[in-house]
Amino acid sequence: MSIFSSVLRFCGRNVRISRQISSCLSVSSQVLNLSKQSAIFAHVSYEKSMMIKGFSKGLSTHIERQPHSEDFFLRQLFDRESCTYTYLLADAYSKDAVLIDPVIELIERDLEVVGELGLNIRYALSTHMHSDHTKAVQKLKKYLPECKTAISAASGAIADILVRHGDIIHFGRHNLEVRATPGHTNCCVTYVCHDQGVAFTGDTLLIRGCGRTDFDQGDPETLYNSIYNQIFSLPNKLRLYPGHDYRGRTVTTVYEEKRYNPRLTKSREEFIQIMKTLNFAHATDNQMEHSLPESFK
Ligand SMILES: N[C@@H](CCC(=O)N[C@@H](CSS)C(=O)NCC(=O)O)C(=O)O
Repeated sequence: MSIFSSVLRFCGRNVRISRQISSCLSVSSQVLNLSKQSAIFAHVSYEKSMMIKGFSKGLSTHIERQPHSEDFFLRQLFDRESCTYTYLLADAYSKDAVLIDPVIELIERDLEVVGELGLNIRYALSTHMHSDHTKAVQKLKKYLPECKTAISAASGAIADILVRHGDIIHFGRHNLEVRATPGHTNCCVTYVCHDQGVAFTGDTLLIRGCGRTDFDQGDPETLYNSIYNQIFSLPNKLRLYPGHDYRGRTVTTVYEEKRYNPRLTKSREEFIQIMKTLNFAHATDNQMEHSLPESFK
């Protein structure tokens, strides 16, 4: 083996270990007294191999956090009982806001934040028809009758707006694209705010996990296709905000989930098998209650 190929092998391994630390090549070249050219060559080779595998250009983009624009407001709110996330998004100038997946017991908390910041909730959006969220939306409507409720048309629910794949929801200068992502339920949607590089995946994709498919209209193959076609097709550095997290994590990226999600780094067949053999606790009454279409008005 030539010295040159040993150098490349070493640098390649070093990059894999440090992965996002782009300066590691210059550090390793100092330590090993490598020529800068060799280090750059190894870096480029690594980049090419990552691009071939479908990951984005540039090591730094894998950990880069594209900042929100200053007129975009995003607040992640947590329910420690059910480990549910609710999201409050707003146009910071016009104060037009949307609330995604509120929790019934915490509506007053959410409204406090909304009132303090002077926001106007235009829409209460549900990512799917699970009663942990839908009863909250009904309660919210009592406080804010002007607010429009929205859920996927596939839910069969009654709401002010029944959204479909490709619909756009506007709030001030911002908007959310609706992407149908069934699999956890048949009416799950993901809301994508392209200009701010964020998406709200509900229970479709969780951090290093995904929604269970063992009750209601859950279906592992449908879930796999939804995640690959509608979420993993988004830019790698786009941030993903899940509907729940049971380990205190808050946000992830498309790249991280493609690379590290233990269920989704498998083939479709393996994924289906994993989902069929997961041994979840039985669905609680609260989780099951949603089976019948509900009124969101
Ligand atoms: N992980 C919890 C189970 C709680 C649960 O069933 N969560 C749902 C979302 S609310 S319907 C889910 O899809 N979980 C997927 C998962 O991988 O956790 C527990 O262990 O008790």
